[in-house]
Amino acid sequence: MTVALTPAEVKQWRRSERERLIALRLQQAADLRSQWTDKIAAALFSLLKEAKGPVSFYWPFKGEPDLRPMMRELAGASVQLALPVVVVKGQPMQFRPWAPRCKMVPGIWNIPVPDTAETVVPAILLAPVVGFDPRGFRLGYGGGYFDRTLAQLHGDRQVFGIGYDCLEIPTIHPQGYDIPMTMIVTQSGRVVN
Ligand SMILES: Nc1nc2c(c(=O)[nH]1)N(C=O)[C@@H](CNc1ccc(C(=O)N[C@@H](CCC(=O)O)C(=O)O)cc1)CN2
Ligand SMILES: Nc1ncnc2c1ncn2[C@@H]1O[C@H](COP(=O)(O)OP(=O)(O)OP(=O)(O)O)[C@@H](O)[C@H]1O
Repeated sequence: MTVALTPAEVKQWRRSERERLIALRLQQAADLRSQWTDKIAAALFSLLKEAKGPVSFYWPFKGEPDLRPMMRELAGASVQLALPVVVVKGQPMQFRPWAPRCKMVPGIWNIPVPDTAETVVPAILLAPVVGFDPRGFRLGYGGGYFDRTLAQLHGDRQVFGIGYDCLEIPTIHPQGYDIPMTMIVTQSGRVVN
């Protein structure tokens, strides 16, 4: 049974859950994370190699699966890639085209972003998760950036959550603004469809 929480309780609960899950992720041995990442990348590659539109990735931090080797491989296979950029705090993100060796500059939290004014509209968005639930809801870093961005990206876009199995929780206590992901790819396979 899901216990209904007030919005203020949800906010507080998410804050502590985020902290716990980020610590849990960083506690996993680096070689284990990298084995899991190889499995995630293998599953993703078959989903992405035929992508018709731009695919947005992420520049990994805090123990997120490092998919940069696959970014280079897909770029070589002529898939158009992009990275999310927080241009204005509290506003939807932009996506800038990325290619191997393109110039990068530090963005929010010093995460590198492409140094260009060009933007693209992704058809597939990879969303790294801090946590996820079996209904496909995502817990992120608490900025609300993915939900805000998805709310204004209409049409045929798909969102693939990316994370490790140990980040699954029974519910994220979804609120009206939370938008479920199309599926979540973990080292053991797809969690939601
Ligand atoms: N690797 C990676 N890059 C990414 C994301 C990601 O999840 N992973 N993002 C995906 O979204 C965006 C950055 N997300 C951010 C999310 C929150 C805050 C932030 O300032 N959080 C507040 C907490 C707010 C609260 O708890 O009320 C803070 O820490 O002060 C910054 C960036 C874009 N780049
Ligand atoms: N579509 C939206 N429009 C306006 N505000 C929003 C929207 N979506 C989320 N928010 C705000 O963002 C705040 C943080 O949301 P939430 O806890 O879901 O972040 P998150 O998904 O963990 O973060 P992120 O996507 O940045 O990694 C919420 O309190 C909410 O008020």
